[in-house]
Amino acid sequence: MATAAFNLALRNPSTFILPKSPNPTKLRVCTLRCSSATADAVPGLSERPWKTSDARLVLEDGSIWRAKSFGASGTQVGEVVFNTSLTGYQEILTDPSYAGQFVLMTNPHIGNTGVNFDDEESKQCFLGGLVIRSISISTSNWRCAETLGDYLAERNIMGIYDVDTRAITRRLRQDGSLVGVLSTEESKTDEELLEMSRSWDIVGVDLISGVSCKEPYEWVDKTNSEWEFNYSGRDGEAFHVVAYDFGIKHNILRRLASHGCKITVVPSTWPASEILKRKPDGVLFSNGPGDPSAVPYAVETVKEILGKVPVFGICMGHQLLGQALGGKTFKMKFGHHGGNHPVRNLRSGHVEISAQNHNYAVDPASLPEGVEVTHVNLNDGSCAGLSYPAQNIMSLQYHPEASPGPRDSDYAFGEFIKLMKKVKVNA
Ligand SMILES: NC(=O)CC[C@H](N)C(=O)O
Repeated sequence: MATAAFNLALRNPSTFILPKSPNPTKLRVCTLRCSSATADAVPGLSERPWKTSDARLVLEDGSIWRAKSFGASGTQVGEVVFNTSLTGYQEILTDPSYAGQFVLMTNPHIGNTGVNFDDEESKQCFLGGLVIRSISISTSNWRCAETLGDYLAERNIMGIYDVDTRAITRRLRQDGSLVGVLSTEESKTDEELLEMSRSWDIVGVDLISGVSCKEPYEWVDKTNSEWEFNYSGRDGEAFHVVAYDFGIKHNILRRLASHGCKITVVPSTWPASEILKRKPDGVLFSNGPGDPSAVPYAVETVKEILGKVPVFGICMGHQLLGQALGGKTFKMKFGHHGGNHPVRNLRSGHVEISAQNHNYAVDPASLPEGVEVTHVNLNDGSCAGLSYPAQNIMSLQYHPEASPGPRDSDYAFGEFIKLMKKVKVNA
């Protein structure tokens, strides 16, 4: 780093122009403290006993964020989203809906409880990387099996810390979602990384096929009795639910099992005719990553099932249902990601604090007559739930299974059981 830039950084530690950039207006280095951006370059200071910045996050808007790496090294491109959950980073890391994305946690202190064997929401981490303000220097939890850094490194997932997550979040809120590149490779220039971020897009890409299971399987695990919290909505009758795996979170399956369901999970491409042959009591369309408009085959499958058996859609499942009913989905400015979103249930009038993770939403104005908006996100008025009683359809844009997040919306599983029961009794 040139001395002039270092002096400038000392005077104005928040932002300065890279002196050697061929196009200085396009590249800005943003640092939390000038030391983290510049110490490596100052003669004599490079042998400090603590870690100095060795990673960059380059956003498509031309901003460059110097950071320190943990987890895996390399170069990775993804869409940056911010998550406002205070706890539950392990469930977030293993939520397949984050495929193709970098999750930036707004909670400034991450890693203090380490990682355990129980909180996995899928068999692997599908996200692009983790961006945090500060990594805990120690872990302390009775369930802790290893540190967050070791966990990410073993799974080849990049993480960066010592980056101004508040500033990035404000930028995303102001300008909308941005694609970025995380890199620990010094050989790559800022311009190369910027070019990489600008030539990549998450819109229109089928991410479901990369996360769905390859073969059907039966799921039996309930919520561990130690953690169970809701014994209502059960009547002893076991309903058979087929769950389409678009990137399903384990806690959806655990909550269905806890509500007494016998569950068969099937891959995203499983034909509707095969499902209907099995005569299930209900079909669940799961959460999943990416753009619902990029998976027309899944919308077709949903269409073939609608009206023949009660269905419940969660998040991606809700968006696919919206499209199958003739509605449209659109990309939101920066989406909803966190465990603190207020939602009003328009039928009961109750407000739930909910867990959310989505960048797309259903446009309620595009839906045909008879489809009812049952839930509204109170932060922005967007559609958070639908029902089409004529065809025994219910869906939520958010996560009644939480994991992580509050349990206010768990009643939705009980409502699905009631729907299946009503149809069975009247059959
Ligand atoms: N959690 C999910 O199912 C996410 C749905 C969809 N991929 C979105 O971002 O809107």
